[in-house]
Amino acid sequence: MANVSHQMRLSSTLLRRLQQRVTAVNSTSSRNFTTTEGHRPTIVHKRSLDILHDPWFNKGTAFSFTERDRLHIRGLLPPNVMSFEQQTARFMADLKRLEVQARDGPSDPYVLAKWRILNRLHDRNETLYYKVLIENIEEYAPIVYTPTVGLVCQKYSGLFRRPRGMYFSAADRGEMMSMVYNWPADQVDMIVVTDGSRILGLGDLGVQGIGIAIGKLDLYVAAAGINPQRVLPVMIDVGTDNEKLLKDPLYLGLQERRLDGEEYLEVIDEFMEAVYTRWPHVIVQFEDFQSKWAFKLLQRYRNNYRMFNDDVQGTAGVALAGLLGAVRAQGRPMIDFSKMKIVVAGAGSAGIGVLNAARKTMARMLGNTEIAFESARSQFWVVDAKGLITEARDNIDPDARPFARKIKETERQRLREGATLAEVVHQVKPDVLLGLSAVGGLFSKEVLEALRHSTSTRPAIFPMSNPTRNAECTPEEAFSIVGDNIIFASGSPFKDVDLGNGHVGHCNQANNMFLFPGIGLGTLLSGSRIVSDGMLQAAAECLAAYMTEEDVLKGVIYPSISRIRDITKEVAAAVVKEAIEEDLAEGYREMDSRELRKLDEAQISEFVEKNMWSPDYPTLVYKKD
Ligand SMILES: NC(=O)C1=CN([C@@H]2O[C@H](COP(=O)(O)OP(=O)(O)OC[C@H]3O[C@@H](n4cnc5c(N)ncnc54)[C@H](O)[C@@H]3O)[C@@H](O)[C@H]2O)C=CC1
Ligand SMILES: CC(=O)C(=O)O
Ligand SMILES: [Mg+2]
Repeated sequence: MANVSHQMRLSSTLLRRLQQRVTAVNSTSSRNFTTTEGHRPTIVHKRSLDILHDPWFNKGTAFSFTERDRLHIRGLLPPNVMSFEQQTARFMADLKRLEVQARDGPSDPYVLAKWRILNRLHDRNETLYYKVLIENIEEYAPIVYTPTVGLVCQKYSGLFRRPRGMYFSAADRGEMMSMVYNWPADQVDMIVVTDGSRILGLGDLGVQGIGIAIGKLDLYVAAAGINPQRVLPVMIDVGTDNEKLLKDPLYLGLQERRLDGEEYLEVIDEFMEAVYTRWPHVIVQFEDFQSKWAFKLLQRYRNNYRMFNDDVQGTAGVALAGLLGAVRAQGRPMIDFSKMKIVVAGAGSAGIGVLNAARKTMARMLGNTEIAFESARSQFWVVDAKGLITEARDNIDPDARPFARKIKETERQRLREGATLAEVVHQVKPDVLLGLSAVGGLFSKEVLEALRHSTSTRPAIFPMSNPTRNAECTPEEAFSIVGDNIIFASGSPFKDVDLGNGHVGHCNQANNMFLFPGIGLGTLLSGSRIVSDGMLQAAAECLAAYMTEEDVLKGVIYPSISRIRDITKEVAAAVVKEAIEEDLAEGYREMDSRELRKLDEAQISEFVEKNMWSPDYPTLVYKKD
């Protein structure tokens, strides 16, 4: 009897195993893999992204490092390996969060839901995704870009589903040169890279900052017509100093403190060497690096690589175009820019970038001499977290030092080191108040009331910090307190303000999105080896000249986002032209440097337009491996 029951048990086990085998063999024919019984591994006949994109085999963040190496997916996923339980918890936490948010009010869950739907389309069908984005750019740019992209980055560990872009982490040191070949595309034109240390005005978001690189590249495709198969978002995870993320069991990045000093530089150097070895012509846009590194990395690489820093250089150009627009809007000649009194709140990568560009432009207008450069300095008052920056400050940041007010000047103006923003505005009565502080509401009632005494006939208020909650003031506050006759431009989009009696207070968007896509496209098509100051200046001047006199007099100093593809084309053409003039252009594909030099302005524009990708379905033809 005992033997019989043992035999029965055995046979039922055998039957189950046979059934498994049949299932495996059936699956083999349709799914191109073979499975063997028991604990033996499942054999798959694909690697790299094909594995991650196949819902049958994908384990997402649960792939162990040996599996990642074996399957050529190291670097294609965030570096923290999650257990099955953690993955489940992460999914449930995300679901619960949506429920909680829905009780708080409609706005956040609503925009996140929109982002998710768009993101899913992006995962399924890129061509359709970009068609939708381009045709509805006004509605969807605020979802894939600022402000919603900020919220997405904050919640990325919960929102992450399918991989997009590459992750290079401190744990990948020594491996990057080979990892870079895990990316499936043989050609990459544009990389946007971040280390997540200062995402918009939201601070250190660690690995979750990848969202901003993805959002910026969405604009590269939608606005500049860069082929979506040739863009690569990159996150360099060197740890995080965000205490919350360090303790969060569901965080997807390295849970260790940020690397600093030489160790940090070695990681970034290794990344740069790796990507330029595989794609020698790629353009790398540095995005949302904390100021401490933004300037150093820019100086380190800009003469040897095709790279630029969007926050320092793109923002500078956009702000400069707006400042020139503000002069025009007063009906004054452009030369009067050099007489403008400008108060800047925020002396980080963005603020200092703007100050340097504005000062150089003023100096150029005044004859481009050393005296002109020195005298332009006195047009700026810079206020940071410690108040007005003067030469009396200890340990002054070297990048801010050139803008420190002289002691004698401050005494004359009854100001002092550390004076508050309200005191500075009250005493200076500036033409322009520009915010790149990341402090929402910094332009308080007191500050805006002080601006009512501006000596300008049309004061300009630029709360440029992102996302919306970090804007230094709202347009309603600005128009209602300072007056109807102001020029208003914010970093994130706001709706125009109804001023009554049929009048509208126009809200411009002063965002580097009006420049970086054109700078990237122009650099690509010119084949310039570097992104020169002249190319950046040409881009800014092109944007400054884009609006008609009629628009500008109405307070419209930046284009509407619905025209972003057109302005990007113009900016790119201006960049190409400048690269040719500076003898930097080496050409693009069949348009070599000699051919480029033969083009007139209209032909350059045509050349740019012809090379902009548009979302159309190509005819597909199958060819066996
Ligand atoms: N509209 C646009 O195109 C762009 C906007 N930005 C925004 O600019 C902001 C700043 O960016 P970064 O310069 O890179 O940041 P950062 O962190 O390097 O600099 C912030 C600066 O603000 C100062 N600050 C802090 N509290 C202040 C206060 N109460 N009063 C005056 N100043 C204060 C800090 O001392 C620091 O100098 C962010 O919100 C970012 O989103 C940045 C780039 C482009
Ligand atoms: C717009 C942008 O680059 C920023 O806020 O950092
Ligand atoms: Mg940025």
